[in-house]
Parts: sequence; C-alpha cells; structure tokens
Amino acid sequence: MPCTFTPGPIPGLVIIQPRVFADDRGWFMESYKKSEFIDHGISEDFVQDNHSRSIRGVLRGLHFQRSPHAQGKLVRCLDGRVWDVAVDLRRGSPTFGRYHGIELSPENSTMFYIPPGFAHGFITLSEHAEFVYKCTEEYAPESDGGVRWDDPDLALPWPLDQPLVSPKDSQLPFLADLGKDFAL
Ligand SMILES: Cc1cn([C@H]2C[C@H](O)[C@@H](COP(=O)(O)OP(=O)(O)O[C@H]3O[C@@H](C)C(=O)[C@@H](O)[C@H]3O)O2)c(=O)[nH]c1=O
Repeated sequence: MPCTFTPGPIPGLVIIQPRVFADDRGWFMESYKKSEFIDHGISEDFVQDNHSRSIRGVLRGLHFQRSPHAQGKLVRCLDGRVWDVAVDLRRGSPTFGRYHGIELSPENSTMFYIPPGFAHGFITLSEHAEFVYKCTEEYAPESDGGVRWDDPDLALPWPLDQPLVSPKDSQLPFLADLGKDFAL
C-alpha cells in the first residue's frame, strides 16, 4: 500500500504519507491515486491543480470558497518548508473554529487533505517555498471568501512574526464580523 492515511485531530482532515521509493537515481512516489484515495474516504473528483511560489514570511490565507463552489484541497510543499493550517468552519460541526497546523516540506513528503468547509492558509518558513495543491472545485471568484490570519478568536500560533500578507488578505474580515450565524 503506497500511502499511509492518518485521520487528523478534526474529523475530515487526513494526513497522507506517501511511500517514497529511493534508489541510486533518486526517488519515486505516487502523489495521487484515485482508487486508493476513495478507499480512504476521499472520493471527490479533483478538477483543478494550483502551484504557487512564495518568499520567506509570506502568509497566504485564510481562504475558502462558499457553496456551491466549496473546495476540498490536497496540499503539499515541493520545495522549501511551510506551516500549513486548516480551520473548521463547517456548519453544525462540533469542532467549529478549531484548527490543525502541520509542517509540509519535500523532506517529510507529507500531504494534507482539507475537505470543503475549512478555511486554509500557510506561511513560508524557508527562503522560498513552492506549494502545490489539487482542488475539488474550480476557482470561482464570486464565491471567494476568507478570514483574517490574525483573528483573535482563532488565535492561530503562526510560527513567524510579522508575516508578509497581501493587501487583499489584510482586509479580510474577522470571524466575529461575519455574524454569529456564519458557517460554510
Ligand atoms: C486561487 C486562484 C487565484 N487566481 C488568481 C487571482 C489573483 O489575481 C491571483 C492571486 O490570487 P490569490 O492572491 O488569491 O492567491 P493565493 O493567496 O495563493 O490563494 C490561495 O491561497 C491558499 C491559502 C488557498 O487555500 C487557495 O485556495 C487559494 O485561495 O491569481 C486564479 O486565477 N485562480 C485561482 O484558482
């Protein structure tokens, strides 16, 4: 079985450890195999692949798309190191507002599956980071949304101070501004 699938501490999150076959040439791994993911409860179709490069200190997030374009994401870091975080914003979830953070790098080969209904972000810990992810829905700017990275209610333990945040992300609302009935 090439990959190990470990449920995260919040239901729906999955930490995936591919089996890496190293030899004199380098290494090989399966980064996505549909049948195996389905066997482990990840049955959505992935319809878009994204790739970004960031410099040290760049923080992207916290982002989500609203229904009917809510995205599940299968994320990994191809170069450098990031701290990646998913925040549960699912309606009715007993773990609403809770987060799980994880370091991703080519050294640990770890992949992280984040289902629809979570906000997602990451910060670059190394000089550069190349970040790739598969999404279960296409980009739909009209459904784009997010929450401020430094939301006091979420109190995320970002591992770097004074991150570089885009103008768009620094104007995202706090969770409390979205109203008490807000959920994805
Ligand atoms: C996400 C996205 C952006 N774009 C465009 C819009 C904009 O002009 C430019 C940069 O977009 P952003 O600043 O939103 O890129 P970025 O901050 O990297 O956005 C990403 O952040 C991480 C944390 C996620 O979880 C992703 O789902 C996505 O929201 O790229 C697309 O054309 N397609 C896409 O799928």
